[in-house]
Amino acid sequence: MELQNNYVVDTAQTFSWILYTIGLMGIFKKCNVRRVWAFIPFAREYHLGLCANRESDARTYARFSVIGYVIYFINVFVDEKSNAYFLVLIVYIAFEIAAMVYLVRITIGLCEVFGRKKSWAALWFFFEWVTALIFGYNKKFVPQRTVVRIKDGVVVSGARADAVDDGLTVNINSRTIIDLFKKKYLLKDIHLSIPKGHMVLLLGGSGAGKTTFLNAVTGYEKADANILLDNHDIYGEYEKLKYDIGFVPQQDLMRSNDTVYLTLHDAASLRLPSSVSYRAKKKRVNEVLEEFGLGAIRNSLVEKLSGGQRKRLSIAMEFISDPSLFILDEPDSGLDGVVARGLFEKLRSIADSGKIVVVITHTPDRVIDLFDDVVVLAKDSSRCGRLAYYGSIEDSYKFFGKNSMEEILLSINQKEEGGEGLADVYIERYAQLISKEKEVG
Ligand SMILES: Nc1ncnc2c1ncn2[C@@H]1O[C@H](COP(=O)(O)OP(=O)(O)OP(=O)(O)O)[C@@H](O)[C@H]1O
Repeated sequence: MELQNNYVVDTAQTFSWILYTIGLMGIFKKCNVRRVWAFIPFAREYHLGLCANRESDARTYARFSVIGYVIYFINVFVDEKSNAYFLVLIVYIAFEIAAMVYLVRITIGLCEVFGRKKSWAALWFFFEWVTALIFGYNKKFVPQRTVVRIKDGVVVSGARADAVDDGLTVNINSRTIIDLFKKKYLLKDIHLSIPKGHMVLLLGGSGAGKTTFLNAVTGYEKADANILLDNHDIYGEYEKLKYDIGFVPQQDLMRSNDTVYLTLHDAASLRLPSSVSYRAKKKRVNEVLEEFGLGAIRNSLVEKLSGGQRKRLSIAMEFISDPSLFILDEPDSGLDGVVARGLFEKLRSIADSGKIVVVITHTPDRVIDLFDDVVVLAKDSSRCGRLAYYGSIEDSYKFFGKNSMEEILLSINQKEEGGEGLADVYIERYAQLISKEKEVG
């Protein structure tokens, strides 16, 4: 009977160890810690401490528990009836209690990082594996900061962007590919939130990862990321949200022998739900024609349009479904200064109507007064696309100590591209800046 009871206890203990390990793996993934640490005693609690932003508590905890176990092990060889046995036992219990106090501190830190009440720490104490599974796998449990790791000499901020109710929240941990059996990072550690009504410039040299970033944001090529639009998960609710994102590619996708009206009409059929009536679709097409100044040329063939008119039509096609996020890849390519300015003024008015507009352009300085913010992407020393800056245009000049976007671009471009090769410097400076802001916040 006793043997059977022991068996039940052992099995229950093994199960709870396995479930706790699985829970820790989920937490480590969320916090940018290697999941393998979840299997290693002591080291796993230390890494849990890193997730909890309590590194020194974690170190003390690990030391006390190791000493405690060593003492326990020594006691196995001591005669149970001797005074020495009781003395060593008391020392062991003292270390265990001290370790426990630090473990409680770590779990309180974890509650803070995950934005939960401290009472959750009590749950950790009594129902360890259940709580670990909740923190690790419940999507509502999101850490407000992830663990800073130093790789390839360039600091990772790990500072998650807070979700904005009205706007776009981007938390990209990484975007990787397998190249010759080796994992290659295309993007890493990009965290930002863009409120509605903002027009944002996406700046970066050739190969910095602008297109990869936009593909990750729109869900076209998924990354290890959490992307929220008005607090809805773009990856999780892609089918529902895909028409809420308008993407205008550099190359216009339209048939040259269709009329402007037909082109928009086809776009309406594709982009509006089938529940929208024919009359309502027609009405929407006419509204958009007027909105983009295309009414007078509604019967012209696409091939006869000027560069500026084609681009307006291209944008109008995306505008049909009234998306709240508008992304444009070099909309001004090939357009002269006056026409380009007119186009950007239109984009500004779209942003002013409560949308988010994100634009890549290689000639930003001529229209920079129309933008609110800039996202600067740069290739770090391991050739991975990193965030070198995100913030207002005014503050970006101060941050880089430059007077124009062209100068900023030159400072982060590599020397062989004719730049100053300072990408790593600014990536680190920005990572430290936002980590500090997060701590103060
Ligand atoms: N699917 C992929 N497989 C392999 N490498 C890729 C893939 N997608 C992007 N890359 C690489 O990632 C890097 C960034 O590419 P990306 O097209 O995002 O840069 P970009 O900033 O848009 O450049 P440009 O301004 O020149 O268009 C490049 O080195 C590119 O070769």
